Amino acid sequence: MHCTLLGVPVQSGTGRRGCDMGPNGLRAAGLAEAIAALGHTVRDVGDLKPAPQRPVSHPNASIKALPETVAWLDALVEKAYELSAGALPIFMGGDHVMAAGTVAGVAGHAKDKGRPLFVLWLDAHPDFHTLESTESGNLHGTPAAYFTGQEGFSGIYPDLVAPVDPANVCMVGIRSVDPAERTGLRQAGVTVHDMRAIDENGIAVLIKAFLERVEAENGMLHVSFDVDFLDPSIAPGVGTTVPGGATFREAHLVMEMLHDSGLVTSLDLVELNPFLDERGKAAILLTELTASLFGRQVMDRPTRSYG
Ligand SMILES: NC(=[NH2+])NCCC[C@H](N)C(=O)O
Ligand SMILES: [Mn+2]
Ligand SMILES: [Mn+2]
Repeated sequence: MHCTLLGVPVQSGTGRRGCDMGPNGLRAAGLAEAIAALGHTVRDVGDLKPAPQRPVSHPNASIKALPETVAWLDALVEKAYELSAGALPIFMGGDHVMAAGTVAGVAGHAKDKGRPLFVLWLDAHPDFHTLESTESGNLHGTPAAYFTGQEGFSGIYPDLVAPVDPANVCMVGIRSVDPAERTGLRQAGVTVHDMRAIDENGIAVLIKAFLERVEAENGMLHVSFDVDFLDPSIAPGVGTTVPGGATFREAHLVMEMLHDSGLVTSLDLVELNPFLDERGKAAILLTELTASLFGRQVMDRPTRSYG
């Protein structure tokens, strides 16, 4: 397989500084080398730069850094669209607001191909706030509402060419949801597997059901991996830790199943904050998990299936 790494050092979507070091944290942890060691070709095209700022504003006074964030999204939608036509893009964040750009860009490409886009959202949070509903004003809480075409983003975030059908979005690992998000998710019809669903069913059952749908519908699959999907004890390098996250084995199993499915067409690695990390712990784990997604396994398996 051929992959392209793009750094997206955006941090204007969070309340904490340090995510701008995320791409270099992943480089230092050996992300490119780990993927190449599995027999793939990897090209690191360096870091994206934001577009010039537009004069955007919104009546919600709590919103932070709107023009800066929009400038990143303007550049990223275009870049993600362009990259998704070639080698499999891996977007190294940067805070999670960047998924507004990556998913919108990749969705444009899926539309060109006449294939539906599915999104697997691995996160403690649904990031389903609109510009009206955000309480913290941190725009990394908004990307999933935007790319599924919820109201209130038009004329501010880049225009969506192809909103993702909320029914094609599957969120796993969720354990911190604001009231407005809960209502919005239910109304839109997003599949949300919270931690209780993982505890009760096992993560494999949930992932398998989703992958079967993607396959049956000949979908493209974007995976958006927020570091806080993982339990903070194994991944401390993130600004929005929530206790009770995915374990080391649950996370690797998801990645191994994604590999075996052969369905993944693009990937975000987001919210890594090297300033908050402990001796590269989260950066290294994220790299190892990505290696599982690209085919690293403990033993050869007789059948390559996620079933
Ligand atoms: N990508 C993230 N880490 N998002 C955390 C969002 C937390 C909270 N729901 C907010 O809107 O502020
Ligand atoms: Mn997130
Ligand atoms: Mn999160």
